[in-house]
Amino acid sequence: GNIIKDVMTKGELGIVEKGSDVNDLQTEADRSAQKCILGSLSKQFPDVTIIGEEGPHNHEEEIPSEWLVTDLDDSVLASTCPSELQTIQPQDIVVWVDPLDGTSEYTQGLLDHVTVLIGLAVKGKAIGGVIHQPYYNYKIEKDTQGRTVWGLVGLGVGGFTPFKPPSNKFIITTTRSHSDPTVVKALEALKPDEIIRVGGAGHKVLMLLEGKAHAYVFASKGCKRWDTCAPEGILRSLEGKLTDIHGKEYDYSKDVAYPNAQGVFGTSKYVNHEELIAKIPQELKDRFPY
Ligand SMILES: Nc1ncnc2c1ncn2[C@@H]1O[C@H](COP(=O)(O)O)[C@@H](OP(=O)(O)O)[C@H]1O
Ligand SMILES: [Mg+2]
Ligand SMILES: [Mg+2]
Ligand SMILES: [Mg+2]
Repeated sequence: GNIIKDVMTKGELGIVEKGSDVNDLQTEADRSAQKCILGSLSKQFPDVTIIGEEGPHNHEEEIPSEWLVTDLDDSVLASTCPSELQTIQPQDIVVWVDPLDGTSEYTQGLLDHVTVLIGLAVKGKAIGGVIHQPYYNYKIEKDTQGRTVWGLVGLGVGGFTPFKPPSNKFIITTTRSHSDPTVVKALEALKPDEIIRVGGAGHKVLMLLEGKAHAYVFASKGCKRWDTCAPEGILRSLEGKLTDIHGKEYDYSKDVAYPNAQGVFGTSKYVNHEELIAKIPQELKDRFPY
């Protein structure tokens, strides 16, 4: 989070367009935060597979020593590890890292849309994660330290207070910078009272967790496993769900193809996930074959 803030303060974002899509950007903050996270995690957990959005980690490369995190969070370690996780091996674990989620919004100064995502998958299932929001509340609290939200299935969540969404209206959150006609069609089919268009998969799942929206709907193949692993893990820690638009969970094993090619559909536990998915016309679902 501090690395991301330092890059913004210095003002030299070093924007690079990835691939052919002009809407797929990478900045110096994405690159540096990824080096910090992958460098720190691979040092502490050498036998765990770690996959980051900005490419493989270069073990030879010098990383500034102040970027290497070596301490662990005592308050989390004081909790008892759920019994079903006590026997897992490093080989069962894949950590999916999105060093900066909401890059478009970051470059446009919509800073509270930005999150850092570290997702924990065990035997292919997203079961936990961390969403760090470096600019949480920054418009009110000038020197915000941000916040760190976490969750683990069987243990619970921390870093925020969960809320129930309103019962008198139906609110959907979706992309603000990666929309297309299919994305819009899926939203129309669900007849929401309100649509909140914000950046970042992490930010949108925070809206579900805090009761600001009922569903996160993105009928597009644009998101990738690092966008959804941490958010799904935390949602599941509170009995919510994140699936594709057919209602099927994604596999987070190390050899899967990265794109979430069947879209994203997230709900908190207060919403009937299957009932909502059933409202999307089959013709639209057929645009996302397996
Ligand atoms: N068509 C597309 N091409 C590339 N990335 C896409 C995309 N659609 C969504 N994404 C990625 O999915 C994440 C959430 O998107 P959105 O904010 O539009 O809801 C963003 O992650 P990053 O900012 O980490 O790249 C975004 O770049
Ligand atoms: Mg990106
Ligand atoms: Mg992302
Ligand atoms: Mg990213």
